[in-house]
Amino acid sequence: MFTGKWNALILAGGRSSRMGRDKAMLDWHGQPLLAAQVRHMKAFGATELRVSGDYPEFLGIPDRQKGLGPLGGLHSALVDASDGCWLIVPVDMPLLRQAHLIPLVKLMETSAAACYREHVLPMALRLDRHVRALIDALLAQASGGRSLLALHHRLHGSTIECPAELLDGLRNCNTPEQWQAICK
Ligand SMILES: Nc1nc2c(ncn2[C@@H]2O[C@H](COP(=O)(O)OP(=O)(O)OP(=O)(O)O)[C@@H](O)[C@H]2O)c(=O)[nH]1
Repeated sequence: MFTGKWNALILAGGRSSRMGRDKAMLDWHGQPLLAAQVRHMKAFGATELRVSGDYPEFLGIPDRQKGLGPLGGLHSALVDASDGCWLIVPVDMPLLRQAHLIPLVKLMETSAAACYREHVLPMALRLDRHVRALIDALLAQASGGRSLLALHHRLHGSTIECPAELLDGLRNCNTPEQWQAICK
């Protein structure tokens, strides 16, 4: 049963190789980007909040096994989490707003997963025994299958169009150039 409550997991354990420095620690209006995302998710109404990645100051949960990508991070961080709706949010989308997240949460009434057509993250996931077993099975596969997109497909997740006026907020920053553009 979906209660309308939602929890958030901020994924921040990537290599940031295209950025050349840790994306989570980029300065966003005087604070690390990860701190800003934590603040945003609390303000937007997350019931429980977790951080995936080796960030003790943010109670981050390190990956149990490195190199498994976002799906590996999700697995490590949610292994003992409660069932229910989890929004999986990347650290590198500082312009995300509540208006992007709530439509994904609402889809948990009817879907086990949901994301926007433009990006696999943010993704909403209705965590339960079945979804946990599927995540385990995907992680046991060769690298091609270990992705959030594979999880979304296997759950027959809903894919929705982002309204034009909100598209800008789905910009992420993988490179210094993208970061400069977002900071303007
Ligand atoms: N916990 C965890 N998070 C990850 C991992 N790989 C990527 N992420 C996170 O997932 C989101 C999307 O990752 P990408 O931007 O594609 O990857 P990245 O490693 O951060 O950047 P690149 O090295 O440039 O590909 C970001 O918020 C990353 O921090 C991982 O292995 N573990």
